[in-house]
Amino acid sequence: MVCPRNIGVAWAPEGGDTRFGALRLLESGPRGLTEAQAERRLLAHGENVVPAHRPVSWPRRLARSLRDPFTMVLLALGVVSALIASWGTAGVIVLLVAASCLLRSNGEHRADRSTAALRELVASTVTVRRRPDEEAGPREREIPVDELVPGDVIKLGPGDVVPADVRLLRASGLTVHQAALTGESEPVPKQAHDLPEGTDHLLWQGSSVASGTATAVVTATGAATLYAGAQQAPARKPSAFDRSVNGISWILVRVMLVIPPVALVANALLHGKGLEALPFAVAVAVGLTPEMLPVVVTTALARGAALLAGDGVIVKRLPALHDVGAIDVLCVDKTGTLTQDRPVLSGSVGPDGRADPAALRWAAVNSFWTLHLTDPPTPDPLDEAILDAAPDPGDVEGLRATPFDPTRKLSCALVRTDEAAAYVVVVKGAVEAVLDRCAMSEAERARAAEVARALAGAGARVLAVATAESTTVRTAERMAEHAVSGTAEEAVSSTAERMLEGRAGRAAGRAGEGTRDHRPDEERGLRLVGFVTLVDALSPEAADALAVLAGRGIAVKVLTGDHPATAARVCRDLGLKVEAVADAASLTPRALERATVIARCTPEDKARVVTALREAGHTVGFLGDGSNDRPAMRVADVGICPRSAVDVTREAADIVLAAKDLTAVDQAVLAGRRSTGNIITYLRIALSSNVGNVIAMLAAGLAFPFLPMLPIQVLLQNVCFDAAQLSFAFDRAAPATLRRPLRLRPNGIVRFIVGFGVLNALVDLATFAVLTWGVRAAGRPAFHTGWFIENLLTQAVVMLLLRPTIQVSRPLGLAAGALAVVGLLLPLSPLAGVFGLVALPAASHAWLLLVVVLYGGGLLAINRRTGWIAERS
Ligand SMILES: Nc1ncnc2c1ncn2[C@@H]1O[C@H](COP(=O)(O)OP(=O)(O)OP(=O)(O)O)[C@@H](O)[C@H]1O
Ligand SMILES: [Mg+2]
Repeated sequence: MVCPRNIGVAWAPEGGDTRFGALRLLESGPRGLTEAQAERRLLAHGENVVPAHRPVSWPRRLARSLRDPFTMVLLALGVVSALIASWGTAGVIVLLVAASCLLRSNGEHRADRSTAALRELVASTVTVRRRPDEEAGPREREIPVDELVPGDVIKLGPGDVVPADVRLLRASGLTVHQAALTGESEPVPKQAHDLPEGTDHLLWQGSSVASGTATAVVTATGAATLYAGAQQAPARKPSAFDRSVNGISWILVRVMLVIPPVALVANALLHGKGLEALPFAVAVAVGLTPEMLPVVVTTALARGAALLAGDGVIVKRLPALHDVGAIDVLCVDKTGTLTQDRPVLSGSVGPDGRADPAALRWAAVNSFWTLHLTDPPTPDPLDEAILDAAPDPGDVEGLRATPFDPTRKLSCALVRTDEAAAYVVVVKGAVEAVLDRCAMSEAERARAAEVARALAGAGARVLAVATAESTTVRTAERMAEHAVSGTAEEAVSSTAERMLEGRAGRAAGRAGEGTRDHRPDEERGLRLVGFVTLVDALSPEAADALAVLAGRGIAVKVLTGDHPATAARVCRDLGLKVEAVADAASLTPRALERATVIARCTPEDKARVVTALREAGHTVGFLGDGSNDRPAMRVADVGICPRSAVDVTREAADIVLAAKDLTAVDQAVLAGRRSTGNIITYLRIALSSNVGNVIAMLAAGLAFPFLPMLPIQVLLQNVCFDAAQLSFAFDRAAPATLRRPLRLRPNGIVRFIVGFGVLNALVDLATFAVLTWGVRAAGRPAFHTGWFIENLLTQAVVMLLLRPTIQVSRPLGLAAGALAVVGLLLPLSPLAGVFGLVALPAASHAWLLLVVVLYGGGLLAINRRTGWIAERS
């Protein structure tokens, strides 16, 4: 089979319908490929996967972890050590770098692999038309996107991501987002016309359907698509979490860079020492580095994500777990989140509010023909509910239809009836959208709106139904166009033009052209037939889940396209305190702060609300599942959707739930707060003790004519701390941590580090006093050993006590215990000599223990008095 790259662009028509031409060239047909053909083509063309989406290889991942700022500084320090032939120091540094890089890339690899496996679960599928064999008729079925081959005939609907390059065969009301590919920010209309202009008839892999439906034939797949790889994983700006971690890292890197020169100069000035102090200065700088920071962060987040995966909640981007723990406002849609999304018809009334079957009859005509003529991959639940309840609409034949579009909020069908006026435009949609297009006086409009409000106030969804009739198909087509794209004013303003046309038509009729007489009064917009109401039962878990979220310090706001009265009633029934109901159109920042329900939202309104809330300083989560939720999903701090959401929404989301269920959101919030809590505890403890040690070492280095610790000892203690601190990734979170939104704030952490770092340094200096007084006789090695032991013991103490809870998880308890044991036993072991350690007299141990106990007691007292250790960061 010939399959020129992007056949649709390359190929010029040579007579006949170009759509069939395209099908013929692709050796396919309107009924699709046979399964056997598809299988052969899959072998020939390969899977439909864009190369840029392939996983990262091991060596590349390792190389990437070397690019981390800490690693770079460590390596630089290693090079300096090697230059001065301080091989021990250089060796330890290389060991540290290797260990942290290996642990990190291994952690990231595992995290990626598990998220990739989970992502498979939510991978996109596409509806394809294929035949079991040559004789059999076509069947439509869902297949994974990567099994698509050139020549496949596929169906697309609102919210679908275009899975390959395609040529349209049929389209209704189709508009497409292709911003990522061509930069056009507005959705672009597309048509399936024969002899199309430009690229009207082509869709490219990676674009997405904004509205309408289509059938299309695949022209290129995988790496052969026009924009293969161009729109890689959408370049998101670094999240708040990444920025916080980077902020803290860079502060430390700067401090690390100034320590060695400062230490050298001070030593030279005070003690007249030269380069021989360099190994010590380097060791001190290394002592400040939290080498394990990336490892602990990745592990803590990956562990949270793995636990959530057990409950069917998939975190697509690890930092999103922190973000979901930080949200203080959760915006949700109404349908399916608060209600069950199983609407059932409850009534049909005329414009005056009295029962009247006409509204239902015309609504059913609209539903039937929009479903049939636009053939969406999944039918709209409202349309299905209407058809379930409606009587047979009689002899009506559909000609054209425009499916529902969440921006215009209506659907439109053009039908032919047996009645006098042969052609009828049938419109149904949101009350305000339809009333806007009806020909009525302001008083009538207000009365009708009032009727609708009363119906909505009972909690029902209300759809308005309107028609316009014509005797000529051309006029009817124009009316349908106006009904869909224009407003009442437009319809009226073009009346004059069409009256002229009518006259022309009459003239033509007289000339025997066959056009029937034209009545201008048909064209003044639509005539309101009435309203249909549908009830959608409340979701049974929603009420409890809302209460739980409120208890966690999360304000829930409902952003819906529906009528304000319906939404307000649903919220009240669920026990959500409705502070104010705002209309998306009339939003001021104050109204936004107070509103619980924001109704009549278009997709762009939802995004605007989320952006405004973020600008007001909130961390905003957004839960939704429709294509109308995508814009908001993309601007929220965390986008959340159920697995059943449409492609574009699932693609934009950070967290995918097994079902649309607020309880699962709560689980994600808790997991996020746990992981963040552990990361904060790690940062606070690791950094404050590092800072404390560095201050103490620099001070001692200046106060004493000899080094307070040998460089090798500084490095050894650093390795011990690093190993022990890995346990923070597995710590238990304090109950207080789970009560409020929790986020990583660099300022809070830096304040904590400085405060407790200084305290730690003071304790070290007290130890010096004890040591100079108590162990001086035993000489420098004893002094070094004393301080080494004290450092390991105080590190064990702070690991246990500098946390927001006194309860200790097993890994942490073991790690702290191990540190203490190493501190006490290493100087007694055969290895002692290697590190320049010696056995201390029993009395010195007693003194050291006294200092440690006093320190621990002090920490407990501070915590009780000020609660400073609580994770309020
Ligand atoms: N198939 C349909 N045909 C005609 N009108 C519809 C159809 N579906 C929805 N509408 C109308 O358009 C309005 C907006 O719909 P949209 O899908 O944007 O929001 P929603 O589903 O009501 O709310 P949410 O965002 O909470 O899910 C609906 O309230 C309804 O009045
Ligand atoms: Mg919806």
